[in-house]
This record gives sequence, structure tokens and C-alpha cells, in this order.
Amino acid sequence: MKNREKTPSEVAFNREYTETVGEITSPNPRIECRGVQVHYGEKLAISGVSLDIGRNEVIALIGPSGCGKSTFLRCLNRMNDTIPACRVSGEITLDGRNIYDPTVDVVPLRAQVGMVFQKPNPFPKSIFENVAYGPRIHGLVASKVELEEVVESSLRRAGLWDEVKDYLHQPGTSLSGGQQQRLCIARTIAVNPEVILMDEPCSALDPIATAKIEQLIDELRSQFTIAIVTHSMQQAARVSQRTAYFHMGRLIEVGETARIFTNPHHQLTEDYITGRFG
Ligand SMILES: Nc1ncnc2c1ncn2[C@@H]1O[C@H](COP(=O)(O)OP(=O)(O)OP(=O)(O)O)[C@@H](O)[C@H]1O
Repeated sequence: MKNREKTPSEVAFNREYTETVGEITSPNPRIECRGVQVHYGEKLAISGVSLDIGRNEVIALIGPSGCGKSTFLRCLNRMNDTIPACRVSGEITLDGRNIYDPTVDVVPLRAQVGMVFQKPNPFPKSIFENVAYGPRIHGLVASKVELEEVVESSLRRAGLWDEVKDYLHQPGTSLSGGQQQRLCIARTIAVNPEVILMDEPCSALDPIATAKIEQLIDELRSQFTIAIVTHSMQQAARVSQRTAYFHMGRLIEVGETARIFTNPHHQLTEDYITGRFG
């Protein structure tokens, strides 16, 4: 049977898929990934991903559904360890330390590299307890007063304090979706992370709640390194300094966000951002 003719995108993909276009390194890296590969059972989900994530930067991970953005994000705090069929290879370091070293304890790692999920997922506890839980179990506070201070400052930094300060003992689930997501961000911040991973954090939120989270992301950048998976190119353009474009498990292109959206160098990136697929 005669093969159908390949589309220009497929030709470009086959020719260049092994090499990422753009600058994968960062002058001030917090996370360094080299040759990261992930299998789910026999299935190869991502392959050959090498990328630095710099201190105090927001990097957006974009690409068509199923290209491996979430899989890559979950590698950065070993969340994939919780999926039995999942195998990760390659190297990922946080401040120079290999996070896949067998001596690494994943509990403190996941506090250092915190995660905010697509759907707000407060614990079935009070607003106060949602934020207090982490510092308490990680032994970060010595007294009740100190714990109250951490809860207040985390809620302030998440832009939620003024809205909840009189209702701290109400259930976290009584808040609106946008407030719940800021509560989850406060919970993440409360354990002093270095990096915050966000997997489509606004996809369940309305435009006003989304705008608040985006503003918050911009403010948090001064203290944290943030990697965000998003399906919204407008959101990537608004919140990130660098953008990484994934396609079929490969990191195709990475670069300064403004450049990626105005002058993509790879045909596949251009096809995606101009809406030709995805
Ligand atoms: N738990 C899992 N078990 C088996 N395969 C998985 C699992 N999670 C993801 N995959 C597969 O790995 C590939 C990458 O999926 P992933 O969710 O990382 O992509 P994505 O780019 O984040 O997609 P989306 O934008 O739709 O969320 C897909 O083919 C997906 O079916």
C-alpha cells in the first residue's frame, strides 16, 4: 500500500524532533533536566527532554493534548512515583542535587517542589487547618503563635487573607472555586517551597478568578520558581517569561515567551500558536 504524503508538520517533526530549538539552559538554574524519558508500561510518553528552569522565572509548558506536559511537570517533584506503571529515566536536579537519587525522601521533596492541581482540592478541614497542616507535619513551627503567623502570612501571600480572616474555622470547601484555588496556593506556600508546579490551575475557574490567580503568579515569582501547564496561550503570554512547546512527547522549542509567540522558529510551534492544530 502506498504511504500517504506527509504533511509539512510531520516532515518537520521527523527531521528535527530529536533536537530542541532554542535555549534549553538558564543562567541561573534551579532545576536542570537532561534526557528525561517517561514510560507508562510499554508506552513512551516523553523522550529526550532537556530543560533548565531558572530562579524566579515562570515557565509555561504548552502543547496539544497528550503531548506530555503534565507528565513532564509531575517528574519535577516525583509525583509520577505514585503511578505504578510509570518509569522515569534521565537526570533531574534541584539546586544541583539529583532528585531521583535513592536517598532522596519524597515527602520533603514535595514540600520543596509544591504542586497546585487543575481542580482546587482543599482538605475536608477548616481554612486554617488547610494551611496549618503542612507546617505542622513538616515540623516547621515551634508554637501555636508561630503556626498562626505562618497561616496568616501564607494566606496574605496568596491574596486571600482579607476575604477569609473572619472565617478561618469554616470549611475550606465552603469557599468559591477561585478562593479554594488560592487556599491551595496558600497551603503550598506555607511549607516554604522553592518551586511551585501548577497543572492548569485556572481551567476550572471563571475569568475573574483566573485574573486573580494570574496576578498572584506574577507576585509569587519574586520568591519562587514556577512551572505552569496551560492550554491558554493568552495565559502563557500573560504570566510567563519563558515558554516550552511540547509535541508528541518531545520538547520542540523553548525560548523567551514574547519571542515564541511572535517569532517561533520551529514549524510545529508556529502551527500550534497560529491554531493550525491542537
Ligand atoms: N497514568 C497514566 N497511565 C498511562 N498513560 C498515561 C498516564 N498519564 C498520561 N498518560 C499518557 O501519556 C501521554 C502524555 O499525557 P499527559 O497527560 O502528560 O499529556 P498532556 O500534554 O498533559 O495532556 P493534556 O493537555 O490533555 O492534559 C498521553 O499519551 C497519555 O495518554
